[in-house]
Amino acid sequence: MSKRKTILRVENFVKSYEEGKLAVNHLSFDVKEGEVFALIGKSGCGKTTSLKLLSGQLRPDDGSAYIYGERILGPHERLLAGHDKIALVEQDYNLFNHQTVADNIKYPIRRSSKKYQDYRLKELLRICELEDYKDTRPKELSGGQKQRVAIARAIADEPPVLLLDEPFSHLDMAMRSDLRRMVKNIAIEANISVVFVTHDTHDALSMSDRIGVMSQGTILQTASPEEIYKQPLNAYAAHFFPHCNVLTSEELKAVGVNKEEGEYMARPEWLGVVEADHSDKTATLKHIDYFGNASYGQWEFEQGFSVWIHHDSFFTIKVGEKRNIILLDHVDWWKLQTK
Ligand SMILES: Nc1ncnc2c1ncn2[C@@H]1O[C@H](COP(=O)(O)OP(=O)(O)OP(=O)(O)O)[C@@H](O)[C@H]1O
Repeated sequence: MSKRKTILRVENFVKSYEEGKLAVNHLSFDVKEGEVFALIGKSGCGKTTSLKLLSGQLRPDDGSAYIYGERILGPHERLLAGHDKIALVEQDYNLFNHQTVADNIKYPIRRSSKKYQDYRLKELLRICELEDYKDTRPKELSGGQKQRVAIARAIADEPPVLLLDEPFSHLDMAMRSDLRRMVKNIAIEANISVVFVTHDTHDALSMSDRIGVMSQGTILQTASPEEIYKQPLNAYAAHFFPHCNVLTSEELKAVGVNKEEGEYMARPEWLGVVEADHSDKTATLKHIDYFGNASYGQWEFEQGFSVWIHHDSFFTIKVGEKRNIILLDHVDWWKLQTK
């Protein structure tokens, strides 16, 4: 990935809607050719505003973005809002309901030759798996199918960058998984760089080449999904993934794990349970989050704090039972930054 050319560069974007309150606060990142880049962060951290700045819909108070080294103009500098090299798919799709899927998709290329329009439509219907819905109107489509049409329309004119705002938030699990695969495929097959914002960590982990963790309008950490999962910068980044364990060095010491002073993280599958022998590490199962193929048990130590542990589908221990907790050999508690 690192050898690929940088397509999009954001330098110190700043934006406030109200005086003294920054929605985007010195945001910088770059995106490479064909890369899928996720911006994750809590509600209100500035994800949508960042996409609107990038797409040229909003004017930054400061900072600039560049595509192929060319500065992206704000709405005050151009006649039409938006940018022809960057396509944005917003949360509500914005499809033309009175037109067919084919007409919706062809809209951005309506001034091109008929031959190109026909060729491109065929290609987009294939990539976005919409061949059976070409003559259907959007109101007769499911949420996932509408999202496919919105994406097909957005990339009709072959923009090098596609921005997606919470692309799968309205969709059920099965549809999400199909669409993730489709978006990844678009990036690879059409060599389009995709920037998407989400608060769903599964979307971010499974689709992206890199993730930027946003907080209060800026990126705290940019890294591969694996690094963000295993080596998050701080407790905020660590807690994006559910059932995360963050303990202080004092808490760890109380159960026999000696670490220098600080805060440490372990994912639930880094810990395990063994038969209780009344040692320091004895804990009681307080709660189970059941997911069918796995479950997460909340184990409370006698010292008054608890950890989440991942269990496989053959797990049979019942709430209220006691066991010993172990740290699995191949991993260690990860030290988090506290400042
Ligand atoms: N049009 C607006 N006018 C005033 N404040 C706004 C406007 N749009 C967003 N904000 C504020 O700017 C901040 C960032 O909002 P933004 O929508 O970019 O966050 P977000 O991370 O996309 O949130 P969500 O995940 O809930 O969509 C928030 O404090 C929000 O209240």
